[in-house]
Amino acid sequence: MTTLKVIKIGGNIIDDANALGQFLNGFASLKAPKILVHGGGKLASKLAEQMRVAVNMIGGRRITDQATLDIITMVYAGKINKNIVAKLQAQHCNAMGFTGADGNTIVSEKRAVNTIDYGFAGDVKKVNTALLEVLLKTNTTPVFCAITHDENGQLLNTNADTIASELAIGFASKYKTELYYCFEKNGVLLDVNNEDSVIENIDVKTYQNLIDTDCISEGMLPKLNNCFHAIKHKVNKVCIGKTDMLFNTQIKYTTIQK
Ligand SMILES: Nc1ncnc2c1ncn2[C@@H]1O[C@H](COP(=O)(O)OP(=O)(O)O)[C@@H](O)[C@H]1O
Ligand SMILES: CC(=O)N[C@@H](CCC(=O)OP(=O)(O)O)C(=O)O
Repeated sequence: MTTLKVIKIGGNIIDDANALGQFLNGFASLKAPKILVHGGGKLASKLAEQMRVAVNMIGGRRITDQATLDIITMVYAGKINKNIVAKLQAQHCNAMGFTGADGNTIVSEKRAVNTIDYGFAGDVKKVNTALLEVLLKTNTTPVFCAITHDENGQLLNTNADTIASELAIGFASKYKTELYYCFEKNGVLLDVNNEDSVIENIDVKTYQNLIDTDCISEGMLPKLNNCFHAIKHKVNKVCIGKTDMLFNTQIKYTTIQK
């Protein structure tokens, strides 16, 4: 089976032009097939504040009203996605930008209102891989932003970590899929302020211990949930760390165990 790498980059890399440029050069040189997924939550929050649209996050998820949906569509599907695609083209990596609406690739449903109304936030229902497979076979690299659709004309904001895990799961029967979450730290840390405290292997039991001892918080909680969801659904390898983990086998990072 051919290996497919699904690589997710977060807001801290996107916000740093040098770091992003360096990463994209390395990414372009990775052997295809590969898919890039990007977030951009930080830039969306910055722009929302400039436009005097209130930013509301609960448990790492953005409350997405109509004004926020308009902003994230411009920021994620527009500015960030198209800049990344252009930079990859400059490195002779033939990239193509996607929301889940493009090619009907990722279908989601608006999150039901229980205690919290997340607004136009979508939970993934289905990943359609057929079109993407054609692209991958012709050496074209899909670049996904954090937007999906409901097949009724509604765009929905969907966490980029979830998009990455659902894509990796969607391809798991056709490729040996590897999922890499790249962020600004060396991996999941025992002490969030100590970069040398990388936990190199995490299984469900270790994860529960980390929660019980308050070692993980914020965005790391949903990120690890996405990791275990992927590893349970036949994704071959799931890793969390700095972008360097893709290019340098010597450095430490976190690997998720079944
Ligand atoms: N134990 C931990 N190890 C590493 N990061 C942690 C830990 N606990 C909480 N975090 C936080 O989780 C954040 C990563 O989640 P998130 O901001 O959603 O990532 P991304 O940049 O990929 O969107 C880190 O910036 C860090 O502050
Ligand atoms: C529903 C929801 O919370 N969506 C995220 C999508 C962007 C994202 O995930 O960006 P990072 O990976 O950079 O955090 C948001 O709007 O912040």
